[in-house]
Amino acid sequence: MTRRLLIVEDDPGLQSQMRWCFSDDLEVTVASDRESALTALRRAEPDVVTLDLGLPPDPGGATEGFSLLEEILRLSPGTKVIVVTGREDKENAVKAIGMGACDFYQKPLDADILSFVVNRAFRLAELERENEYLAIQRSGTNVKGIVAASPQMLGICRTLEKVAPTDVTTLITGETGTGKELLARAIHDLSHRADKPFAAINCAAIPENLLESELFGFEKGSFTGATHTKKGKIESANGGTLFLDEIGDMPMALQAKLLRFLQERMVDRVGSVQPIPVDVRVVCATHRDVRALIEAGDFREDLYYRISEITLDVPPVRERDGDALVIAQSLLKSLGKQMDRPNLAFSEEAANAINGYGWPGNVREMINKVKRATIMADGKRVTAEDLELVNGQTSDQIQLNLRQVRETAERQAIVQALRACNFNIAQTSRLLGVTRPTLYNLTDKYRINTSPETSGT
Ligand SMILES: Nc1ncnc2c1ncn2[C@@H]1O[C@H](COP(=O)(O)OP(=O)(O)OP(=O)(O)O)[C@@H](O)[C@H]1O
Repeated sequence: MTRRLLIVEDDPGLQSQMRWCFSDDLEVTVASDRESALTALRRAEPDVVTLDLGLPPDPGGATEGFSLLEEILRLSPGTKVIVVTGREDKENAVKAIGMGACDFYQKPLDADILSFVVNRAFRLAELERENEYLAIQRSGTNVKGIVAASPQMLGICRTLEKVAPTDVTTLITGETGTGKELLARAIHDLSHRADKPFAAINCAAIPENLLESELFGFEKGSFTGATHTKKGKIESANGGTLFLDEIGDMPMALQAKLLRFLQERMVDRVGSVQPIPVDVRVVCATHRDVRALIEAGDFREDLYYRISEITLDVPPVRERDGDALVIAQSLLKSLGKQMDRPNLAFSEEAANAINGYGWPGNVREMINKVKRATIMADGKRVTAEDLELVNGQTSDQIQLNLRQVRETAERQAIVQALRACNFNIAQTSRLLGVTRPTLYNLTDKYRINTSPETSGT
């Protein structure tokens, strides 16, 4: 890989000496003031910058140099900056190191020593990059049952690992089949409540008139048919975790009762006047837009704040960079084993189809398709047809319009090019034949993460 150095120096004599010193081994760019230095930083993306603190309009002081140092580190925190100071200028050198410069060098210029300092900075930059790369390689999730490779899901798993040991009430949002229940169980399994019950109830699946007694329980004789006293889900989760799935569908009248429970941690069984204390951690999930429900008057705002002390927004599979194929492969392996068809593998065309398809039903849909393919595959190769995915579409699903087709393809091409270029923006834009600003506009538009770091979304 070419090592790129930016020399920021206003003295033409020193500029040429330094250029002479490095241009055999390095790709060198020279800038003589703040503005041209920032342009060069953006264009050349140097790994190392030597920065003379005394720049115009303050060549005798260091104010301009310090402002530039700050800006370089803000724009490109991984860049190693070596500040170049006057002979007696230790104070500014120390201040620059405190601000984040990686090293300093005092004039007058000695080619050997400066080369040594610059090489050391390059080595440091390379080690940091390697380290980041290795961290990504082994950053598969530790969360049981969750298969993920995308920065988006790995970020969610890391948040989950931090949230799980606490008792905060957590709201998990996301489209159907994205793994909300799986994440709720993982929160329970990673908490100190793991050996206590995990009780789940789907608020949308139970008729409104039964939901209250299901949740809160009832006393014998409290209504026709109540022939015995029964604990509700909340009580049965005592000591453990209560998972309220599809909380967005909870009727208004029950929302008030649930809010009271969350505030007081006491359960009022239907027909009882004796509240019962219950110790549960509550995790909720919904595929609905709760903010819109609040605006429409269908969800209590005060309840929303109670249940969303922490929110995990699970992205759909189509927005996770790299997850579709990784999950499909893991499913093929486990379903193949279960169905006595081990060693099945996707053909290249099937893998492309998996990556190109929009997966509106997310992982649940993927399970169905992979199960079907496991049954249908003729030899060891699973084809796109076995998956009922032809040209990245299911046969019965047509994309909305040409714009949608174009956008899906564009997004996919950008993600692939970024990976192929190791997330180097300059290389990626060259590969795609667009300018860097155009690439940035596109990555913003499609909300594509442009760094290999596994930042969450
Ligand atoms: N990242 C993943 N890795 C492996 N399996 C997954 C993953 N995400 C989801 N699944 C599986 O997909 C299926 C659907 O997941 P889950 O029921 O948790 O989704 P959900 O978001 O709660 O769906 P719904 O909103 O429809 O209730 C489950 O069988 C689950 O085990």
